[in-house]
Amino acid sequence: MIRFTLRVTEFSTIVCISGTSMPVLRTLGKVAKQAFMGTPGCGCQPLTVAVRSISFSPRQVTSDASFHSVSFSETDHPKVLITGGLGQLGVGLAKLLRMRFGKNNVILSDIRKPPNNVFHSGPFIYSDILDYKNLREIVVNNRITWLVHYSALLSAVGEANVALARSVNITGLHNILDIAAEHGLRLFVPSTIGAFGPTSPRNPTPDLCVQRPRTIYGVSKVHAELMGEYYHHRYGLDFRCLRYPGIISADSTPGGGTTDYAVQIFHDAIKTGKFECNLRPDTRLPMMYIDDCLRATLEVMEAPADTLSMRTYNINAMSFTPEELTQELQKQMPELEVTYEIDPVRQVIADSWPMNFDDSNARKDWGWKHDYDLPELVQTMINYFREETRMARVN
Ligand SMILES: NC(=O)c1ccc[n+]([C@@H]2O[C@H](COP(=O)([O-])OP(=O)(O)OC[C@H]3O[C@@H](n4cnc5c(N)ncnc54)[C@H](O)[C@@H]3O)[C@@H](O)[C@H]2O)c1
Ligand SMILES: C[C@@H](O)[C@H](N)C(=O)O
Repeated sequence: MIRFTLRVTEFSTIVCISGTSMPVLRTLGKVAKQAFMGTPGCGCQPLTVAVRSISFSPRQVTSDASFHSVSFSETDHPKVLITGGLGQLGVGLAKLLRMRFGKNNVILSDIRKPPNNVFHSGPFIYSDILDYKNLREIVVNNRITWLVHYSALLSAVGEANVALARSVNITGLHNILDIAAEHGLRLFVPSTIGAFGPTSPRNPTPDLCVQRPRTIYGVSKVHAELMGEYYHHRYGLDFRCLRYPGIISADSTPGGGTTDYAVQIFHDAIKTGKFECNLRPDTRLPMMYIDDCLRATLEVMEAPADTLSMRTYNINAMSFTPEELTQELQKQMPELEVTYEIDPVRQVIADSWPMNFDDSNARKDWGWKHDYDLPELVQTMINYFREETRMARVN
């Protein structure tokens, strides 16, 4: 059941979650009349009042009091919170941001226990994005100015648990949006090639086109793009979003997506010289090395607002099939054997996703440029694993 009422000063929703009639009362508190009306030009209004009023607790300050106290000046270092930070991308992003802004200015968070090396590398905090008050407390107490929202269930895992994916990817995002808007944060939410579907143009896929994904993951990411842009226009939220391709990394493992094969092949090739691929050999998907992805994220977060003609951009680096990746690997490991055992769930998803991504707007607006094409990616990954194997033998 969804009940939705909207007045100039307030709106409330009651949402039904996971098939259980669990009412979640949301009050988006007093919205200034002029914000509702919008302005000429960019159509943005600075947020002058809280978007969600909450019950008062001694450990929290009122929304009005906290909003102006944490405003971000361009001359200061941002104070960054990363949600879902223990996945494939978060630890690497924290490392990059800490090099730039200082170790203590970047807080990693997740619902899992961090490994020792991560725990000792900088601030870590437990944060469940479904716990709105706890999230708010973390933002207020740590004077957070940038929020990077990485928590999500990815495409394959999401199809296996739709109710949880809906909750984490959609309800969690609502919490993040309200907290970011209320506290004047700069908010980064990644989207994905998975935000497109079988009716989108696939080769290449432009920024603006039909988006009718057939996975809960894709649906939740289109929702995130639209809600973020809506909050930007309606409340002046500084929302920034990149649609990532499949990301390939050596020192972190993927969390259950359709593009995971392109990481696993390196592990198996080095360990056993054999790999069983769960996608057809001719399945073409856009991919990117993690260093390019994390650098793009920092660059778009630092881009002056007036360079951003849009708030959601495709970014691209390379595009290949399992067969092409295998051939590139075999240049250095001719003995590598690849067989195919197709996973029908992942194959249907991959067949509905872009084959090539058009990222010309990102290149034009804020100077996006990738460093790694397929040969550099393969060389870098192999070097990493060979060095790791060598070190393991030495120790
Ligand atoms: N890795 C990729 O190839 C890729 C590509 C496109 C977009 N993205 C996006 O980038 C982001 C990060 O991706 P990733 O690969 O690191 O994902 P991941 O699956 O590896 O990690 C996600 C993290 O979210 C955490 N999480 C789950 N439920 C949570 C909750 N209730 N509260 C807080 N944290 C919770 C998990 O513990 C996990 O550590 C995601 O939003 C993803 O959609 C990733
Ligand atoms: C593409 C991306 O969003 C993720 N790696 C997935 O396959 O689900």
